[in-house]
Parts: sequence; C-alpha cells; structure tokens
Amino acid sequence: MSFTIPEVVDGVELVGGAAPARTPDPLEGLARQLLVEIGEDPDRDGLRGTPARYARWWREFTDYDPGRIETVFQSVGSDQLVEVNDIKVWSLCEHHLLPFWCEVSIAYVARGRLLGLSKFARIAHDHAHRLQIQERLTQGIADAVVEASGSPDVAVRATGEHLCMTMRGIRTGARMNTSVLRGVFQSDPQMRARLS
Ligand SMILES: Nc1nc2c(ncn2[C@@H]2O[C@H](COP(=O)(O)OP(=O)(O)OP(=O)(O)O)[C@@H](O)[C@H]2O)c(=O)[nH]1
Ligand SMILES: [Zn+2]
Repeated sequence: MSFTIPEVVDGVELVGGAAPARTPDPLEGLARQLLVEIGEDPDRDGLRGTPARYARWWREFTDYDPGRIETVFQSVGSDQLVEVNDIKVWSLCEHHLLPFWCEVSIAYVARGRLLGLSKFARIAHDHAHRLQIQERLTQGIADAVVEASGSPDVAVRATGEHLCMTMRGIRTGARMNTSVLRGVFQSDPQMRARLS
C-alpha cells in the first residue's frame, strides 16, 4: 500500500495545483526574518509553513475571546464565601515574550449576586491572553471579579512559573506567588484564614 503525502505550504494543502492567493499576515515576514537571523533556511522543508503558523498562533493568542463573563444569579444568602481554585492559565512575559503559567485561585463573598462558575476561568484567561507581568495579571483579575460580582470582597492568589527564569537567564525553577486582597480579605484576618 502506498500513501501520498500532500504538500502543505503555509498551512494550505496543495492538491495538484498552486496554493490559492491570499494576503500574507505581516507577522509572517517577521517570522521569516527571525529564522534567517538565527541561521535557519526558512525555505527548507520543515520550515516552509512555519511563518504562517507563527502568525496564526500570535493572532489566536492575542485575539482571545473570553465569551460572556457577566452572567449572574440571585444570591442565596448575603455572606457566602465562594472559592474557585486551581485555574491554570498561560500568559506571556512582557519582558522576554516567553510563556509563564499561573495557577489562579479566586474567592469572593457573594453579596446579592452570584457569578456563574465558569466565569472565573473566563476572566482569568482573558487577562492572561496578553503581554503581562504576574502582579498586573493578578490585579486585573481581581478588578474584573469585583466588577462582575458587584462584591468589594475579593481575593485573588496566583502561583506562577516563568520560562524566562527557568529556561534561560538564572535558570531556577522558583515559583512566584502573588495575591490581591480586597475588602474584608484585607481588613479581617479571620476572613483571610478562611481561604483554602
Ligand atoms: N516582578 C516581575 N518580574 C518579572 C516578571 N516576569 C519576568 N520578570 C523579570 O523581569 C526582569 C527583567 O529584567 P532585565 O534585567 O531587564 O532583563 P534580563 O537581563 O533578561 O534579566 P534576567 O532574567 O535576570 O537575565 C527579570 O528579573 C525577570 O525575572 C513578572 O511577572 N513580575
Ligand atoms: Zn520574562
């Protein structure tokens, strides 16, 4: 049995003819130049589709659509502590354009409104899908949860690993912890102690 491997150029399968004309993304030119600068041949087999893939992933990452984040329900009480833990997000360090991941925990005291469970992860991904530092990521999530839940009592904690520190530079696997405490989580040690 024999297989025909279709030729793929810029992510487009060639079936017995030339690829349809399309306007290249300007990011493709940057990727080609990057490949040349690091001593690669952008026209060699394995790399021919790479500039288009590179452009696609940057567009995909930065055009991230969090969907609807404003769905709220009537609260069942006035002081329930709600926590959503271990939301893993990937972001990009704005200093080196290298990835960092964070596990984010979000807590709030529901005061009249309940935020839909999935919305915490949507908010976290929304703030991760841009060039960031971890402190601003944590703060942006806290601000968004205050706005969406209408509660001033919000705690956001994040633990992250930054590839700019683990795969280059100092090359240490240290984790970074950040936290933003608002309302009762800042003023009341007993409320802080309730956080898991
Ligand atoms: N506070 C903070 N620093 C970050 C974050 N991500 C990366 N950094 C740091 O940003 C700093 C940039 O430092 P520079 O001295 O300008 O860059 P560099 O010479 O590449 O630094 P090294 O990583 O120490 O080699 C580094 O210390 C990074 O570890 C972040 O989310 N928060
Ligand atoms: Zn960095």
